[in-house]
Amino acid sequence: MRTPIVIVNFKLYEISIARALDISKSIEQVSRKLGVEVALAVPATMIREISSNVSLPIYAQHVDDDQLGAHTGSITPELIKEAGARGTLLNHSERRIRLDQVANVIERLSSLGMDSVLCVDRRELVAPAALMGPTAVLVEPPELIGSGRSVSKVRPEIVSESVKAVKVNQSVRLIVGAGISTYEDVIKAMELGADGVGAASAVMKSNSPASVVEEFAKAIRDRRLAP
Ligand SMILES: O=C[C@H](O)COP(=O)(O)O
Repeated sequence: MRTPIVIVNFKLYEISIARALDISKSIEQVSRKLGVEVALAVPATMIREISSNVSLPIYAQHVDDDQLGAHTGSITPELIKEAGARGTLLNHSERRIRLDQVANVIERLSSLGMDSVLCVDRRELVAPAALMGPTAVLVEPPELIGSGRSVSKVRPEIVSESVKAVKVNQSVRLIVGAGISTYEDVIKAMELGADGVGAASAVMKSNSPASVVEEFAKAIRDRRLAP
């Protein structure tokens, strides 16, 4: 995973693959123009179409810890890799999985050479999560998710303490999310030491998702250029 990064979680805000692909292509242009890494976490059924047509890293939003065989409806690390995903979100507040499954899935993703973005809902879980060896820990207080009130502005201590806590495993990045909506929200997250931001509603509910991502990417670019 290249950082600093913006991870846009499409969640279930868009069900048309054609529209999701258009959004992805416009975000790809923004990423190229500003030279800022942007990854897209898309519904599993969209991974192949989007990853085949867009050069951004494409992530799943969830995977199951089931093995090959009699498991109905499972989405596994191998399936998403085959579809073209670079990695996946794991244990999102809206899609929790058991701790033992988290550990197994991180291991499986790692052996497949894929990224794992392990979500936690509070700063106290950042260090234990980092010790499980994911590519990144994404901390998101659930009460701010979808609220338009950004974690970096409303609860800056969550970001700064998480940045410290993740250092328990030097190879793990720290990403923050929940309510990230503006250029200033991203600037603040980066000033506090985050390696990136995760965002969903501000982008996907906008009439111009790429313009919102452009503001986020400009914040990362400007912060990078700052002395
Ligand atoms: O994965 C993304 C997060 O849940 C943030 O969602 P939000 O930007 O709508 O608050």
